[in-house]
Amino acid sequence: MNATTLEDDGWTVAGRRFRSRLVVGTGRYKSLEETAASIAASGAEMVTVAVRRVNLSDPNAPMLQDFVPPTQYTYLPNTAGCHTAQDAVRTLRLAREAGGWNLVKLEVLGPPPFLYPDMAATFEAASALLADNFEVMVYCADDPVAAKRLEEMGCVAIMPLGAPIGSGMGVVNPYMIRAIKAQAKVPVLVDAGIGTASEAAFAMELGCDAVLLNSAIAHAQDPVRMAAAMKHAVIAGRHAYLAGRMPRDYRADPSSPTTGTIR
Ligand SMILES: CC(=O)[C@@H](O)[C@H](O)COP(=O)(O)O
Repeated sequence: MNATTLEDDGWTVAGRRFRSRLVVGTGRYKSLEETAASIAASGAEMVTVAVRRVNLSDPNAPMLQDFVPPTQYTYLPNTAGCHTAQDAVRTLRLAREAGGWNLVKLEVLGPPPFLYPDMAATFEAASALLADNFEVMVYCADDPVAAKRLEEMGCVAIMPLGAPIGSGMGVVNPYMIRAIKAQAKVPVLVDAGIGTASEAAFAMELGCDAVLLNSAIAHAQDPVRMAAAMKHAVIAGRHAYLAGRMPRDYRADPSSPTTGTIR
């Protein structure tokens, strides 16, 4: 492997190519200045935006676009806060009217305290959005059967949760994330639940194409520094995955050769 190969390791979703394998959210920050500084430090090229919670259209209030320019970042509108298929579909249609965004993140949430993906409603919304020519990156349960079905319907990326949104619990079901990735022909992103850099690296070591996270950066004591940590963690995890880890063995294997030892 040479330096060129190391750098040329992008991924593609819906025909769009990205070098960074980190996708970040834009919510939960103390200010739009902090949002912008953290996103810049993360190296992310795609940012996801909660259409219902972020000002994307009122020019009289501070607008995200002034701090995180859509000319520099790919905006991925999402349906955070939607608990029915109808709400989610309506929200993304409004986003497309407001900003022309066709590549979207669908999430339909179940009730608190887990806000787990409501998969029946997710299928219903995905079906309506795909019929309406949206390109759908879909937040879903860590369920290989559901994930495959969403891909077969035409979703352009599958995004199983690592753990409940904002929980910071990390990847709680790595075996099923690996299973989802093993069968997928579209990108797989761990979305939600990442709490710190080692967990983002772990998601990448499982073979995921990218990681989507928000709270781990926005709720860190120093969001800009955590954003930089996430950038490097995702790169490290990707390289570790490609390099192939050594086999595990509970027995020792001395690292110094014993042949030629002077006795
Ligand atoms: C930003 C987003 O799209 C959400 O799915 C969620 O906020 C991500 O989860 P975490 O905040 O747990 O990273």
